[in-house]
Amino acid sequence: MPKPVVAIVGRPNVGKSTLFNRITGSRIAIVEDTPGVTRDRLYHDADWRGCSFTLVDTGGIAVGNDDPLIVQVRRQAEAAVAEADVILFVVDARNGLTADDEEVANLLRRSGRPVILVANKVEDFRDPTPVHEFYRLGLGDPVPISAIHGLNIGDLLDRIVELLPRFHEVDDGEALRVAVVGRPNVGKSSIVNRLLGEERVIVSDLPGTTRDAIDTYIRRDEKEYVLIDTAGMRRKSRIVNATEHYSVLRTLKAVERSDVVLLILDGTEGVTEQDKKIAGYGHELGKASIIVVNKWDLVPKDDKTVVRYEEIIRRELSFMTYAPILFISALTGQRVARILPTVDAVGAAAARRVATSTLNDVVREAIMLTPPPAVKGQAVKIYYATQVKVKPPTFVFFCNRPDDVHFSYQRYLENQLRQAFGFEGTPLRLLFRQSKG
Ligand SMILES: Nc1nc2c(ncn2[C@@H]2O[C@H](COP(=O)(O)OP(=O)(O)OP(=O)(O)O)[C@@H](O)[C@H]2O)c(=O)[nH]1
Ligand SMILES: Nc1nc2c(ncn2[C@@H]2O[C@H](COP(=O)(O)OP(=O)(O)OP(=O)(O)O)[C@@H](O)[C@H]2O)c(=O)[nH]1
Repeated sequence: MPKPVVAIVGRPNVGKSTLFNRITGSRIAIVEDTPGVTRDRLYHDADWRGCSFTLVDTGGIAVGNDDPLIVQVRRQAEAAVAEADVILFVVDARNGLTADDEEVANLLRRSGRPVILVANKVEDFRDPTPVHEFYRLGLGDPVPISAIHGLNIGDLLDRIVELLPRFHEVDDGEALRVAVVGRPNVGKSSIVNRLLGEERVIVSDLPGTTRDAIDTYIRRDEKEYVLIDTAGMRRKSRIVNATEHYSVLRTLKAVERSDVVLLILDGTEGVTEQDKKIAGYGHELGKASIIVVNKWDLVPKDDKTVVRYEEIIRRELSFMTYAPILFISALTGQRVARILPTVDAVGAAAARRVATSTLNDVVREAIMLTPPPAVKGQAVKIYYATQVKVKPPTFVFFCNRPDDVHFSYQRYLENQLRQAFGFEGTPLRLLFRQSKG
């Protein structure tokens, strides 16, 4: 379950990193007296009164070091708006209100995101004057704090937690959830049974699961998985017409709950319409997928069989060319041992975060090689990009005319990201947003 994201925004030197360290209790943000020292964005989990969230210090988002400061701060703010559920806008009560603060406030107000205005460096809470002028920003009551002395941080955390979306559920820890889906009779139960019987795999029951699928917890080499098995239910449903609908719903639910989807195909039957539909669920929901061609023992083979079969799959499931393909036999056990390592790899790719600076090096180079085509004589400019989410990796590109970035150019950018960073097995999302540059 993704945690809500709280982003810290503000001019250089207002105390963002100090606040980040104060809340997370960590020492990882670098605090220096020089403006702009926080190198890249920093992520850290924090808890308050039973609520967990991920705190992001956007201090380092500035990618072009030659940019004027205000452009850098505006970029941070844009990234925070794109990514965050709650924004902490930090101002410096000792320095007073600046024009830059006002510009960032405008941008944040227009975003419609919940913003908490934080007046930092307040060391005397009896004197209200230093925070008065910040009311002019139109962002409500400033919360006075001292990040460095830890004053009033509890009140600030209360305010944050009040604004958090209520989607933090109990996590089943580090285990990767693997949905085993496919048409009836393709061999789902046989594969699950094989996996459970694999050497080195330790199996245990998950208490209290589940109505729609059978969850099995397994551990292999210190790695944990929950197999979500949708097999066998067909036979339990007696209402004939409802059957198809019911199994669609069950498959969807299993896919929704998963990190990685094992799409099982029957090697003796090629890719059917129903296979495409089921594959589509995972893709639409942004899940990492592995295509598992089962019953390979029954397929008459020559030296081109695999290549030909791969071609068919790539053509029929053309929307998910990122998914690796495994040819296995649950009956003989052939290559079943490849499944969990592949799950690890695609699970890691889906959870991968790319540093903003590295990402922008790749994006700049891609744009230099092939710039976005102009539309109606008007140049389309992409200024910079930032990764705003994982599972699936989601990137926001800030540009002058987001609606004019053609689909084929989006594909080009996606391919460049894949070439540079891998991302095998996971879909990517590319979003285009307006920016003044
Ligand atoms: N007096 C006082 N100084 C503070 C407080 N919080 C931070 N500072 C000081 O302000 C300076 C800047 O703090 P940082 O946390 O590095 O500021 P930042 O906003 O992350 O700066 P950049 O990394 O440049 O974006 C440091 O010298 C801190 O010690 C505070 O509550 N009171
Ligand atoms: N030859 C061969 N037969 C297999 C293989 N895997 C499964 N089968 C057979 O295919 C049939 C269906 O296998 P299941 O594992 O029950 O398939 P399922 O996808 O779980 O089916 P549902 O419960 O209907 O969703 C059984 O008769 C299996 O013995 C395989 O790799 N090779």
